Order: sequence, then C-alpha cells, then structure tokens
Amino acid sequence: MTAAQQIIETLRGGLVVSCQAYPGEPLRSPEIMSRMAQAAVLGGAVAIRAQGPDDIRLVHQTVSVPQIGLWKIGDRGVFITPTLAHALAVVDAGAEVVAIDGTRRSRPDGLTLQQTIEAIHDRSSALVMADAGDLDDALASQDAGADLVGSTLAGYTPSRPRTNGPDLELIGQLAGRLSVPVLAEGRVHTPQQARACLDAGAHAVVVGTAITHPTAITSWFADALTADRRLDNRRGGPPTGEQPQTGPADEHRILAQPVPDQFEGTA
Ligand SMILES: CC(=O)N[C@H](C=O)[C@@H](O)[C@H](O)[C@H](O)COP(=O)(O)O
Repeated sequence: MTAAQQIIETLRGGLVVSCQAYPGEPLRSPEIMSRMAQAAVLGGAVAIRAQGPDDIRLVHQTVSVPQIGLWKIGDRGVFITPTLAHALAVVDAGAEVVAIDGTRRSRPDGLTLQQTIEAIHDRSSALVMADAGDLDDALASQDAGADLVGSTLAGYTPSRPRTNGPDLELIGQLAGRLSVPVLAEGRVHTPQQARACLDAGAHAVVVGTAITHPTAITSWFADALTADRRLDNRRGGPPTGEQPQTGPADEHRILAQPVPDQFEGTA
C-alpha cells in the first residue's frame, strides 16, 4: 500500500477533528490548538484538520495521526489556501494532506485549480483535498486531480443554501458521482448528524465547531437559556433587561451556524 492509500484507509469511516481558532479569539495559539488536537486524538479522532503554518507545525510534532492542513487568508472569496505558495507552505509545515479552495472561482495567483494541484503533486507527496461548494465544483476538482473532495464550502458560496446541519443532499450527490473519497464537512453539530453523513456515503466526517470551538458551543447553550428567560418574562418572571451580548461569538456564528436541532446522545 502506498503512503497515500494508507492515509485514505486511515480516514475511512472515521472522525476528523478540525482544530481552529479565529483571529482575535482567546484560544488562537499554536500551543492551544496542538493540545486540542491531542485531546481529539484521545477521544478517537483518526486525523486532525488545522489552520496556518504555525499550528500545523506544532500539531505535526504533537500527534501522530495524519493532518489535513490549510491556510485561511481572510474570509471572503477564495480564502482557503488560496494560492500555490500557501499550499506549499502548508505542506512544508508538515501536513500530509493540504486542503485548498476547490471552487471554480478564479484564484488570486492566476493559476487554475488543475495547475495548482499538479504543482502540489509535482513538488511534494502531499494529498490534495478540494473544498467544494457544490457538485459541479466537486466534479471539476476530481477532474483537476484532487485526491479527496470535501463539502466544506457548501453554504458558503452562492450556489447552495446554508443548511442547519450538514448538507446531506450534497454529500449524497458527491458520494454517488465521485470516484475519489468524499469528506463530509461543515455544520456537523451532533453525533447523529456525523452518522448520517457516513450513511449518505461519506468516506469520513470532519467536525470543527461542535468539538473545538467553546465560544460557539457556549453561545448555543446561553441562547437557549436566554430564550427561557424571555419566556419567563412573558409569564411574569423576573425582568432581565438584558439583550444577548454581541462579540466574537456572534462573529463566529457566521461560520458556526445556529443551535443544533438536538443534543441527545452526545454525553
Ligand atoms: C467555511 C469555512 O471557512 N470552513 C473552515 C474550514 O476549514 C472552518 O472554519 C470550519 O470550522 C470547518 O470547515 C469545520 O466546519 P464546522 O466548524 O462547521 O464543523
């Protein structure tokens, strides 16, 4: 078995945990993200997804499972590992798989997706995961030579609605139409949803926010309590006079999405 096949086998049917903190957030530190990765591996993660060369380097030194690395530049347009230079830096930092934007949009360095993937393959042994926004992105990514395709950008480009939970319809389509392994990623918020992704045909499931983003998770609970207090007010309970706070949690909710439908079975 080649090293690439071995990585794909390691991922099969497993949970990949994405350990990312966003600019300005309290947990934004390579040391913290690498410990988060360690904790995830102890819990059964078969691989880690991490962002930025500094985090990737430390995660690589800390855990022995394969790592899917990316480098986010901003949060608009093509922002996931947008250029070949970013992709090569991710590989240099130690990622066995590099996740890149796999949409059909033009890339800031003027290279096509195919040129980018070919150059990564020519210059390294890393696998390429294409983060797609819809079926046509995914098919184009496979044609361009991607080794893995993710549903990562579904709901973050104009072509698909942002579902509350994973985009199972798309995941099913990808699994039915692609010959490369499909990673379900994006808004997988409960174990049941993760299971549903595998049932829809995903090769593996990537979970970020619901495991590694305490600010978002806290806001899900806090919002639920606030809703109760509003109900109490209507029933004549104690007035709170408070509005939900704004701040990084709200900012992140752009990515984190609403409260999961249900938490049962998560203990
Ligand atoms: C759209 C985008 O920028 N996605 C990023 C990709 O790396 C991360 O912000 C997500 O946390 C990751 O995809 C996992 O998804 P979720 O956090 O929903 O489980």
